[in-house]
Amino acid sequence: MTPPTRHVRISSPEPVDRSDGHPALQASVTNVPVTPAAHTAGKSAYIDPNEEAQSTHLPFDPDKVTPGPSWNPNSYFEPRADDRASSPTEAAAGARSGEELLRRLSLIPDPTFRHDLADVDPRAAHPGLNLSGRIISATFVVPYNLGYAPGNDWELNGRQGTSALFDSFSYLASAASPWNHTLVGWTGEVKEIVGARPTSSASFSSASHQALANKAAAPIPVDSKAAPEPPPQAEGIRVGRSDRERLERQLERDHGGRIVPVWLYDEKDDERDEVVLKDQSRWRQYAEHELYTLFHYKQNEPADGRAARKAWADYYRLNKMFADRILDEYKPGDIIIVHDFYLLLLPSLLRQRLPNVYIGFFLHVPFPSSEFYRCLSRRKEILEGVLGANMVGFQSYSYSRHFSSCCTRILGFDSSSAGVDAYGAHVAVDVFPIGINAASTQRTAYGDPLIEEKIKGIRELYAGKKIIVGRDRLDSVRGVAQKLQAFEMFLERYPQWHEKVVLIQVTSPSSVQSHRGADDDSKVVNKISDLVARINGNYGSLSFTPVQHFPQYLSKEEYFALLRVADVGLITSVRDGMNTTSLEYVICQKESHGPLILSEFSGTAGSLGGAIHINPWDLGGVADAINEALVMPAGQRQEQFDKLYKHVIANNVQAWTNNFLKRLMTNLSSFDQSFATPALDRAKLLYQYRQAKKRLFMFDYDGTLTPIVKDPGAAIPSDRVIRTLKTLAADPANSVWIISGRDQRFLDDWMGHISELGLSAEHGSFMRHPRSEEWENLTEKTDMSWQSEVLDTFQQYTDRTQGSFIERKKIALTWHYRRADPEYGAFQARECQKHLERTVAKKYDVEVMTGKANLEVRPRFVNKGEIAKRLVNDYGDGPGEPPEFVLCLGDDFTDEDMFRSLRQSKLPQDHVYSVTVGASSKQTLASWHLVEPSDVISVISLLNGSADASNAGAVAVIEGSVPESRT
Ligand SMILES: O=P(O)(O)OC[C@H]1O[C@H](O[C@H]2O[C@H](CO)[C@@H](O)[C@H](O)[C@H]2O)[C@H](O)[C@@H](O)[C@@H]1O
Repeated sequence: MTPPTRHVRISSPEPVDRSDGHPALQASVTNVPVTPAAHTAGKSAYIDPNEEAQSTHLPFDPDKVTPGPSWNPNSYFEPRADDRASSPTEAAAGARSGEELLRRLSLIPDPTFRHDLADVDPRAAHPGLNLSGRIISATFVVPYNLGYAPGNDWELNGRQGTSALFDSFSYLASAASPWNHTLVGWTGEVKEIVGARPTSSASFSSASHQALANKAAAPIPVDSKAAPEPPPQAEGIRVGRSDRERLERQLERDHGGRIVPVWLYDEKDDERDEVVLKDQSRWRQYAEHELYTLFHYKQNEPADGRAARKAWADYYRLNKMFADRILDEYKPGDIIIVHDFYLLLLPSLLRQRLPNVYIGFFLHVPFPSSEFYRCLSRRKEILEGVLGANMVGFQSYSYSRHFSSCCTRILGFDSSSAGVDAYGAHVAVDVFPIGINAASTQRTAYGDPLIEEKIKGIRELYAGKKIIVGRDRLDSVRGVAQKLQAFEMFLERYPQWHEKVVLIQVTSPSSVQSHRGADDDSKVVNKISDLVARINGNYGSLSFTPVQHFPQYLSKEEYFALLRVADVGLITSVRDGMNTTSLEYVICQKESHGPLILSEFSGTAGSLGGAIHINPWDLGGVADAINEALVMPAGQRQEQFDKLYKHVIANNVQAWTNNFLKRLMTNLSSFDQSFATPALDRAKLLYQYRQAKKRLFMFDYDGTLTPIVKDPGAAIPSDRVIRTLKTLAADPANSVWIISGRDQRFLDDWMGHISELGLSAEHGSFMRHPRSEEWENLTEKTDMSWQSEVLDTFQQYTDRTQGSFIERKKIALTWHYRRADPEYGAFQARECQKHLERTVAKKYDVEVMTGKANLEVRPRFVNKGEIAKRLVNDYGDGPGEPPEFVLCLGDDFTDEDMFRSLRQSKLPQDHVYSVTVGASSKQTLASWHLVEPSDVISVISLLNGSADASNAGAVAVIEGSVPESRT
């Protein structure tokens, strides 16, 4: 069977599906379906900074890949020939391949589809995934530091850090990968090369550059390692179109894959067609100062609100400019993968403009627990930004768990370990610990005579001594201070190792360059220097220094020599996403099998079971682990090493890349289609409504006509709801009923004045017929002695669950936990339900029901399904005649009884509209879905004849022609 199409109402300046689900319109609007997270419709304002104030392991053999030119200095992947150009023919081929991709995944909608739960078999629909096509990766910066001299070729020097990610891009761009890859990234801080001379043919972009004009070209290399940032020039660096285009050609010409630079500029001189770069570091400010800090469990001092507002505006603008650039590149069917904390708003910004796009997001750094995350002032906007993706990936399970929990606690969305239900769609959440390019590391570490020479030198220098190696970035979260303190304790506890062990610690500049504050860095430096001096003073001698500290970058040769010569690798980070050094250490220990001591707070710890795990805050424990590593018997070293090595080889960056893509595609196909409930076809509904002479409406109240709110007493109907219901009920052909769990008093108070309305209270315990003021009690003769037992149990759980309370109605009793901690509340509700089912429900004929953050008990024989059955029988054209049109809407578990009863009725099913309110991924017996209560009101308005923007498509279809097959 063919899966359904999904429809999402999105207000967007780009072409969107405005068919309202009608196939006649759909065909002409778009040929691709709406994907799960197509939901941030009309939400652009929420992240507008100006408003207030972001496995299929494809066959791979590392030893068989030939080294080839590529932009990652470590990469050995051969670039694809076809990545270098993009002619119109190629563009057309790209579009075709996008469409083919959808077809292979069975994602192209079939207009003849009939939704029927019983027929859904995801395996039949998606027999296999064939992974190939076009990928656009968005990453903060391109893999180069750029040196600029107007009119000259740009200087491109490999950028330090994030090597695993750059390796993943190299792989995607290489001939070894089946994908066609484009990388989109900021240029990074462009450094102007003073004294460079342009080529005579070059055109110049600013008056300040004219002086250089007639001299011979001689690009001056940029030293990426040294170079303190020059202060921003007041007039800025001006980059003209010809130079911008030259960079794009260079990036495309010189390197594997396509790299498309994003120009983040302070001003644009349209007359000269120049971008002006002034304060280039501003683009890092919000991400590095706010997000990086908080995600690593550090807190900034409260600061000037205006500065924070400006930083946020820059962050939004950065993400927006990425979205614009990606839109220039995008072709239908492309997959977009967004990387890391600089681009957290990008998924939603893209989704607003490309409702059908496939987006995967991967966070390379840790994600904090909700207790910490909620300190972020823009906590909602950031989560909403990421939830524009179809799948969100994390380095470790705990980070994914924190994310889902934040979505529940902060945004109120339902979540599970599999993902988050947001805006009527399912966003998958998954775990992908990234790997390194193991083959390339191995080749580099073992294939260079210079490294052998360095190894010899180090061995001679430390002859007869054990070497412990540490290499970390200069950042307090790397735990270098803890490492030194633990080493000191080790020397104190194990005097037998005096003068026999040396710790070589290399501390290189942080990859997060700016804005954590110079103070922070200098504090870390001072602390490290003090500790080194103290240890060397206490335990060193004239001929021996126990800690060798190198606060600098090492050359590649020195680095690999150190990792190979080490007896123990020591990593004590207090928090990191993943730790490349630990993985590289494993590769470098292929011959000597040195143990690895690894902090349990590193994202890598969960994957490296063969390491000795330590808590860096437990200095004594780390000291003991150092001793344990040094005295470990050869057999055990070998055994642990084998585990580590096997893992690092198998879970390399290529496998990571393929696995991420495979899971993205699998999630897209399963969540998007197999179990999806289609969006209500408004055109069809309107058509059937107009045809029918006798119509029945059954509306649930909470969550259907009004949004769910924290306080039940506050969920009152708006004027619009009242007016809309009144108009609908005024039509003599319509019988309109509210079928609710609410009690009579609530329904009387808020809707009792609409005399044409029928009301059913407490899940069917009471009924008030239209134009009557009398309530019929359907439970009159029922034994109510169960109530006191239920009340006792509810009271016990209320006492134990802060924020919970009991709602007493005449018959039904409800225990609410919406104001309690969501996880604890849900846990207590499960416990309470089990208890009641074992006790009261065994003695009496009552049902214990789970609602939205509540638990309810009522007599089993009254339920909404029974009421629905009764009303269908009562409201036909004549005795025994069914109504010609039924619309039934509800949002929670108790409403499924109505949907079931309609399915079981003898009514012609195409005249029955059972509609659940919520995500299309929700398990339901309804045949259609609407996302939220405002959609329900909009649909009723459509039937009342006052169409709003989201109904325009349906009206157009009905007032034009409707294909016979649909009527
Ligand atoms: O059948 P319904 O009309 O959907 O009523 C079901 C229950 O709704 C109310 O509780 C729910 O809505 C509240 C207001 O949004 C919310 O605070 C609460 O968490 C929800 O469970 C009502 O209080 C119950 O009596 C109804 O049975």
